[in-house]
Formats: sequence, C-alpha cells, structure tokens
Amino acid sequence: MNTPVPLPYSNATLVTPFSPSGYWGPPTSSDWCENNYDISYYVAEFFNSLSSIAMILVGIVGVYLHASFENRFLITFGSIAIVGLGSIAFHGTLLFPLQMMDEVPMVYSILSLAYCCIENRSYRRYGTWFPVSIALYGLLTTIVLVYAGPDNLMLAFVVFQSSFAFMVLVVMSHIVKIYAELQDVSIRQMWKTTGTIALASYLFWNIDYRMCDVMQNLPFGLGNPQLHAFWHLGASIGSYMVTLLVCFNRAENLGRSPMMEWKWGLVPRESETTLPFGFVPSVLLVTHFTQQQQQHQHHPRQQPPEARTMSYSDYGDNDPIYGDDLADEDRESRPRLMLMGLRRSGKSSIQRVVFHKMTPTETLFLESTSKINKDNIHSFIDFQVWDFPGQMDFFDPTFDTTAIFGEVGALVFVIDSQDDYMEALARLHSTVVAAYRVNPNITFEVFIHKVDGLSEDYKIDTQRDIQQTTTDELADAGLENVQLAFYLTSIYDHSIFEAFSKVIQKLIPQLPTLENLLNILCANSGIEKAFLFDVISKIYIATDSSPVDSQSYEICSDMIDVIIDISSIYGRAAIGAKSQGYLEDQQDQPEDWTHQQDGHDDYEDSNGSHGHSLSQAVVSTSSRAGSLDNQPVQSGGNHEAFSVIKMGNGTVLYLREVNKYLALICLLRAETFEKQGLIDYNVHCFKEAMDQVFELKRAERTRREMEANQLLEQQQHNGLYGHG
Ligand SMILES: Nc1nc2c(ncn2[C@@H]2O[C@H](COP(=O)(O)OP(=O)(O)OP(=O)(O)O)[C@@H](O)[C@H]2O)c(=O)[nH]1
Ligand SMILES: [Ca+2]
Ligand SMILES: [Zn+2]
Repeated sequence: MNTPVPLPYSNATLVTPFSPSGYWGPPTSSDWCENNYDISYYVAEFFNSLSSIAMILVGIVGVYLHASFENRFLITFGSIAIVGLGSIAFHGTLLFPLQMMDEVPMVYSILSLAYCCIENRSYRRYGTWFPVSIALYGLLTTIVLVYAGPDNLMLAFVVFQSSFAFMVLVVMSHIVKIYAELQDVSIRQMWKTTGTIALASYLFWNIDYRMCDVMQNLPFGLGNPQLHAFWHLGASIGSYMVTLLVCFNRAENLGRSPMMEWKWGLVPRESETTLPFGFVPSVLLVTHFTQQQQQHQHHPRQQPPEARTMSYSDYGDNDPIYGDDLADEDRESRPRLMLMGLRRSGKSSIQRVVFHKMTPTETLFLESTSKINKDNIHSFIDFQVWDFPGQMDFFDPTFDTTAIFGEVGALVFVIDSQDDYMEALARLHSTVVAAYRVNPNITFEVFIHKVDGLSEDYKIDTQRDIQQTTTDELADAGLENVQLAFYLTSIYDHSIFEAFSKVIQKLIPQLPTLENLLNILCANSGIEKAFLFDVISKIYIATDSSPVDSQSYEICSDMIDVIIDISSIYGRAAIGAKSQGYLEDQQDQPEDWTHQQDGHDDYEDSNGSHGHSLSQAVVSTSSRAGSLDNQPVQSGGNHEAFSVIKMGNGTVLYLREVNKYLALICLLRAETFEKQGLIDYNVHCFKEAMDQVFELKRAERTRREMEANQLLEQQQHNGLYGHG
C-alpha cells in the first residue's frame, strides 16, 4: 500500500483486469478478477496472494498438531502448505510457470487426500498398484500441464480443471461413505460444516471467475469483494477440516479412541467437537493417536476392523481423571476398577456401600445408572471406580473397547444370583472376550451378588454352576488361560468388603512388602492374624500370609465400626485429613448423589469439618462376654488411635492407627497379650516401617520398591525383638 512506486495504470484497471502490468510484466497465466498491480507494483493480485497465506498456515498447523500421526496425513497437511506457497507465487506474478507451482501441488494434494480416504481401513484394501497408479495420475497431469505451456493456456486450464475435478469427485464419493457410517452426532455435524464451507468457497470461485464484470461494477460504489481471496480462505479451512476428519475416521477404524480437541483456543472446552461458524482463533486437532498406540496395531488380538469408537466424554461429564489438574503420570499410575453387569445387578449399590458408607437399605432407592460414573478414591492408594450403566451395550459399535479396557486394572462383573443368571453369564462371557482381546493384563473378578437371599447350600451350588459354565465357555472360545476369580457377595454383610479387599489388593504394588512386614510382626509378637485396614472403606489392603477366615475379618471390621462410633460419641474434636480425601470425592459425584448419604457428614462440628478420626478413639473396651479391662491408654502424645478389646473366648483385638488412612488390627491370644510392652514396641516399629513405605510412595517407583525392601531387612535385623 505504501509503495513509493507510482501506479500508472490504477485508473485503467477499473475497465479491464487484463490491461495493467507491473514488476512481473504482463500476465502469462490465467488472470483473475482482482485488478492487477492495484495495490503494489510488485504484487499482481494482492488480495489473492495475501489470502493464500491461510493455506500455508493450516498446512503447517496440521503437520505440527498431528506429528505423531501416520505419514500420509502429514503429507496431506503438508501439501496444503505447498499449494499455499505456489498460490502466492502464482497470484503475485501471474506467470505461467508459477501457475504450475500452484496447480501441480493441488493435484498431488487431492491425490494424497484420496489415498487417505480410500485406504482408511485397519487392513489394506488395495495392493501396491493403488498408490502407484495414484502417482502415475499425478505424473501424467504434470506432464500434460507443463507441455501445454503458456501457449496453450486453455488446454492447460482444462486439463488441470478436469484432472482436479475428477479427483474431487472420487474423494467426495468416499466421504459420502464415511459420513454414512458415522454415529457420533458432533462429528457428523463437523462434516456438514466442512461441506458447507467447501461449497460456499467453490461458489465464490465461480462467481469471481464467471461474473467478473458484475463484481467489478457493483452498485452503490461497492468495490470488488475479492471473492477469489475468500475462496482461498474457505479452501484453507475446508481442506484442513477434510484432512482432519479423514484422519479421525482412520483413527477410529484402527480402534484408537480419537477425540477432537480445541488447541490454543479461546473456545471453551465444552464446545469441543462443535464447530462454531465465527472466526474463533482456535484450531481443531485429532488426539489419541500416538506412536505408542500405533504399536498396538500390530498386536494379533486386534479389534475387528470395522469397530467404531467414541470418546469417553460422550458418556458423562464428571470426568475428573481427565481434568487438567492431574499430571499425565498421575492418570496412568492410578489403577482403574470397572463395575459391570446387567441392569439392577447391584453395581451402584456396591460402589455406594463400600466407598460412600451408604447403608444397604438406602440402596433400594438408587436409580438406574445412565452413564459411566467415575469415582476417584483418594486413600492409601489413589484409584478409580467406574460404575457402568447396566443397559450399556458395548457391542454397540460406538463403544470404544480399546479406550475402556485399555487401562483397566480390574474388571468386576456383578451377577444377580437371585435372578435367572443365564443372560448375565452370556454377557460375562462376551465382556471377558472383548476385554481380554484389548488388554490381557486385566484381572477379572466375578461377584456372585445378592447371596443374602440364598441358603448356604444353594450358594455353593450357584457358585459351582456359574464357575463351571463360565470356564467351559471360555475354554471353548480358546481362552482357557484367562483367570477369573469368583466371590459370593452381598451388601448386607461383610462379604462385599472382603471381596473388594481381595480385588483391591491385586492392584497394590506394595502388597508383597506390606505382607512381609505383617509376617515379621506376627512372627515376632505372637500375633495370630494381622490386618491392615483402610479405615473408611473397611477394605483390608494387606494381611499376613496365614489364611484369612471370614470370621476374623468380620470381627476386625466390626471393631473399626465400634471405634468410630465411640470416638464420634465421646471424642468431640474432629478430624482431619482422613475423611478429607473422601470428601473430595463428593465433588466428583453426580448431582443425584447428595452429601447426606455419607455417614461421615453426620458428625459435623462447629468448625465445619466432617467426620471423626480414629485419633479420638483412645479407648479400651471389652466385648459382651469379656471382662472389663481398664488399660491405661498410652498414645505417646501424638493422638493416635489405640484400642484393645478383650473377648470372652480369650482372644484379644488390638487396634493401632498406622497413618491417616490405615489401621492395624491384630488378633491374638490373651496369654500372648500379657507381654503387651513387647507387642506395643513391635507395632511401633511396624508403624515406622509403614510410614516409610508410604512416604516412599512419593519417590520414584523403582527406587521405592528397593528402599522398602532395604527397610524391611533393617527391621529384621534390629527393629523387632523376638517373642518370648
Ligand atoms: N438383596 C440384595 N439386594 C441388593 C444387593 N445389592 C444391591 N441390591 C439391590 O439391587 C437393586 C439394584 O441395585 P443397583 O445398584 O441400582 O443396580 P445397578 O447394577 O447399578 O443397576 P443399573 O444402574 O440399572 O445398571 C437395588 O434395589 C439394591 O438395593 C444385595 O447384595 N442384596
Ligand atoms: Ca487479475
Ligand atoms: Zn487462487
């Protein structure tokens, strides 16, 4: 605009776009409606050149954002940028050789897109002849274009137009097919938007090309709207979007779980996958198609070729794991546990009773779950429980098995034993097959649930029947090495906690260390059985290696209840960090899950804090038949929960708080307990070892394991004194 060079022809240009010439001389290429050298002496068609920068930008952005994707997409995105460069050169000079630098890349760009559209399946559809003939097509067009030369402008123009138009038709015919298979509404919408943009810009191209007279002489002194420049903008957006969507489709077909995501945007995250028409400075990219996932592709147990996918976010909005507050490693290191099963089998009840202290009868009023409910449990280890809706059909092609099962630690399948369970067994079978195919490391846990209504004999029969049928069917399907664990459970007794304990234990990396520590403690103190309990959920996360009988588990679990009750009655000061972790969960809860359902909120004190810590439970009680034992309480001033219950049958229950989440409960003979000093000391040593184990949790994984073992040895050498 500020060019010092005079514009001798500036008036004449209004008459005909062909007349003036500037730095590059008279045009030797096709000329467009924009007046030549109108703005700058050095740039023939200023607006047409300027708008071509958009193509370069979208091309570069496409490559940059999808660098981990397959090369074909990088080539397609990259070719858009090259077309942009050629377009600038061409419109800037209007010289024939440079027009070729615009048009030839356009042909290759659409060829590359065509390849992506056609070879979009997880398997290869056509042989090598296919890419070879695509390359030949490009080569032939190039040769004809170049040999037509500036002297045969019309021929070159027609050859280019028809060659390009033909490929556009090929691409469109495949896009129609891709579109027809689409399930996801927002992706469908995006295709529609892209189509609209493409059509509009093609219309602009035509108006500019065919109705230049009208455009140059608009009424009311309106200037040339430069529709060819708008065509450039529309074509940039359109080609970015088409490539993006083809990329998405490919990722879906490969069984990845692609998602569209706004990058660098001002657009709020909620508007993900719906493209607003406004010019919002945001760029879409397809995510979840990393190199690592590409390796899965060569895994023999691949998803069926045509399986389609959907992102998690379509199932629910409470998605704390993917919240921005979590670092990537956190997401990965957090074990995930899935609750699946038919409708009304009791999944949500289990989750509520075990992790949210809902009373069993309250579950009668639970509504059917309609979307995946992800629950973050912050405790001695952080993990997640995903409660699935029973009616979910994950053979629905929109269900993304790879994404769902890919990172699962344990899959808990709940069967309603009071109901006819044939359908449940069929579902269990297909679930295991689908999940195992995606992730052979999942541990499968089958809860034969609601056994409270069954007689002892019937329980055993049912379990045998279910176990037998399932194993046989899996063997028939060639999966005889898949291990399923079966549990008889009910929310009306301890069985559900006990079963969950065993499930959770498999997800704890420190388990061997904890077990060892407990073994040492038992051996040195004459303790018969020791459990390490998660206080709030009453799940025991470890025990010594002697066999667990349900009775001792129940007694210990009841003891925690007693201590919590007593502390909530007699110890008024409130709590702390212990229930804090659980309170955080409530923010993650869907609306229907209200505060009041958490029993710990009943004890709200004036400071507004919730629940009660075991720390207040510095009591010593005796049970029904037992003698009242008025043990002086020694908590060493650090307010740790400590409690001893002597039972009539000569058994002593000994509880000691280990840290804010965990309590150690030991069962021992009254005779052994006479040496209480020794036991106290050994428990103290155990506690210190535990503290260190959990402190080390924060250190890097490998080092943690090593150091915990060292610690163990140390304890063995000098920490614990032998019993007797
Ligand atoms: N008798 C008995 N009933 C149970 C038990 N567990 C759950 N129930 C009842 O089973 C019914 C269904 O429980 P839900 O937890 O809603 O079942 P769900 O599997 O989450 O159901 P969907 O959300 O529809 O998939 C409720 O009325 C519970 O009270 C159990 O152990 N014993
Ligand atoms: Ca022109
Ligand atoms: Zn152009």
